[in-house]
Amino acid sequence: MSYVSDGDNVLMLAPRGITWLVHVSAGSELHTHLGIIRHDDIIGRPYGSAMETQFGQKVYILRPFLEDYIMLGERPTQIVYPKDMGIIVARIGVMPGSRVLEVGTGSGALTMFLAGIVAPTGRVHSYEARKEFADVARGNLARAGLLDYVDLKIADASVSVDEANVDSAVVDVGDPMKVLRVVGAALKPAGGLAVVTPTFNQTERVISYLRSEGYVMVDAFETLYRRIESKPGATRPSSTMISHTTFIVTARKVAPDH
Ligand SMILES: C[S@@+](CC[C@H](N)C(=O)[O-])C[C@H]1O[C@@H](n2cnc3c(N)ncnc32)[C@H](O)[C@@H]1O
Repeated sequence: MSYVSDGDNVLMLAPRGITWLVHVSAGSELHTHLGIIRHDDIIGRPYGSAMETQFGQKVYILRPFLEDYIMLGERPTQIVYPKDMGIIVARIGVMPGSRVLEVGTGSGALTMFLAGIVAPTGRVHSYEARKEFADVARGNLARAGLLDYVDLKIADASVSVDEANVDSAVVDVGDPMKVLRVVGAALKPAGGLAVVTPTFNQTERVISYLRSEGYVMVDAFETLYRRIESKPGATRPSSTMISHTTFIVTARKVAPDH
């Protein structure tokens, strides 16, 4: 069993699935619609245990997972959703120790997921053109304890990137066609590429480009995440869902002249 220490990040789970990501700091208070929770009352409790709020509501003390940091982080930009992250990583072969080039850090949501996989020996080299978004991403990564595995650069990657021979690359920018040549040049032969393309038009342009450049295993798809509502004798899919988040194009680079 492990216990909450001063300085830990904890995930508080309240009734109806409401969650709070809390940085525990002695002397602080969490103000919620269920009443005040004193951080001093959280410190020393075992992870997985429950406590009561001021108004007698049960709240569980859990460890935050990567998905919690991603969904509860600051999000000034559109982000890649967890439902899309897993397939991206699987398709482009990201592993512990990988060197990954990411263009379009945005809020750093996908960066967090990538960093969590490449750590501790790999690196995510992530480019963001706008400082205000890079600052948010840095904060999100620091909170998740993943900043050490990310080389965050404020630069326009359509001009150039510093890296060469990266193992994998991910592009999530407004117009991917502007950066694909630079990204492709930095990717090692046989490396995996994923391009996040929210519209059909962009998807078509990206596929045509990748085919014309000789990439292989060019594939485009979307993922659908449909929740199941379970009641005895009446278990069925939820009537609401986040349907379209993005399309994803994946491919592998081959060596020149092959
Ligand atoms: C949709 S957001 C990326 C979101 C990110 N994947 C996430 O999960 O949080 C796109 C970002 O790409 C950045 N961007 C657009 N063009 C760029 C370029 N040429 N170089 C670097 N960043 C660029 C934008 O400023 C924006 O923050």
